[in-house]
Amino acid sequence: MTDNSEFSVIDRLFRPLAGLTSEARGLRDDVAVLPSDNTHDLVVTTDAMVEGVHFLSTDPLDKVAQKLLRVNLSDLAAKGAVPYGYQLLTAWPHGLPFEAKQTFAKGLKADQARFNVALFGGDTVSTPGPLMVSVTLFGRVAKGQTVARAGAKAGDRVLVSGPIGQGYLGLKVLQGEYPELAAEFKAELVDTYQLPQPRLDMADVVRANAHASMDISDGLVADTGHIAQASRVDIDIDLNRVPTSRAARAAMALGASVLDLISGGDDYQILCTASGERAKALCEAGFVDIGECFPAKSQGQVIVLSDGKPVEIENTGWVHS
Ligand SMILES: Nc1ncnc2c1ncn2[C@@H]1O[C@H](COP(=O)(O)OP(=O)(O)OP(=O)(O)O)[C@@H](O)[C@H]1O
Ligand SMILES: Cc1ncc(C[n+]2csc(CCOP(=O)(O)O)c2C)c(N)n1
Ligand SMILES: [Mg+2]
Ligand SMILES: [Mg+2]
Ligand SMILES: [Mg+2]
Repeated sequence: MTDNSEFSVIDRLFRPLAGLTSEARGLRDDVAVLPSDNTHDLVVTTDAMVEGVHFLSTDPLDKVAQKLLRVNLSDLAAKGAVPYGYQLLTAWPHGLPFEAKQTFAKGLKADQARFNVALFGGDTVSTPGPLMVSVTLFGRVAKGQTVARAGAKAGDRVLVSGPIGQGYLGLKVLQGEYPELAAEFKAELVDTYQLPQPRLDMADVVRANAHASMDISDGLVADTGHIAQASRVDIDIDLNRVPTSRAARAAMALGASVLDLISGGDDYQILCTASGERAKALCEAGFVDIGECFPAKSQGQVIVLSDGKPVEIENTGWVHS
């Protein structure tokens, strides 16, 4: 049967439509890069969220709006870009009260101020289905400086900007798992799921030092695979070096699997590669070294090692079908 999943459809049906335009980056990056003025490029990213798929129907709508902006800001942060403004699409379920929409707008207002972006336009429709919202976010980068997924080189270190598995565990807590977990840990994990922090604080250091970079949305292993494939390198990740929080370690003591953490997604940390002194500079800024790039034997393979031995990974990350 023809593979009907997200990446196959993008590759087979949409990639040919992008052609060889340098703007599209082969539809294998987090953003499109458009020439802007003499000094800067415009970078553009779109991410949508669907009730029941990206957030829970019980999540408050101001937080849903904030998460929507933040998952898009996360893509810009990984590219070393400065956010500029956004367009908004809302598909409201029939009969959704004005007050609910007002709560959604309140969330946008708070994060517009927090992240210094303005609303430039959008579209409003209604739907017989669940709530769907989408943002197209614009950012600016000094000309030619947008960090690609495709720049990793054999010999590069692989680095991550913070703890993995927080968002995944937050969703599990909201779904009633790990009831024995301490309240402060539950709150921390739920907060990361509902309100991820885009790593804009790392944008400059990434732009200055990384060969390749992206944000982790689908899962650490899957997204490492996206860098490996785009860059034509193989990557080893050392499971023992993957950073986790105290809250995540407490959840693991209650049965959560580290393999679920590294494939669960919803991390919105930055994953990047760099060599030598530049990898050191990234570590000094707070990145953690978790692996290494090798010349590609089998295009874009990721191997997860624990105590030097390969671990079998059945599910590497989230895929829409
Ligand atoms: N329907 C589509 N039409 C055209 N291009 C698409 C479509 N869906 C995805 N893409 C492109 O595919 C590439 C990868 O998109 P993807 O959504 O996987 O990246 P991401 O936003 O970094 O990840 P995530 O959606 O998990 O946050 C991007 O270049 C994106 O523009
Ligand atoms: C209710 C609920 N169930 C599951 C998940 C997990 N999830 C959904 S989409 C996705 C990848 C990123 O999205 P995309 O690739 O569409 O940008 C992840 C990790 C969630 N967030 N909420
Ligand atoms: Mg991304
Ligand atoms: Mg996307
Ligand atoms: Mg994204």
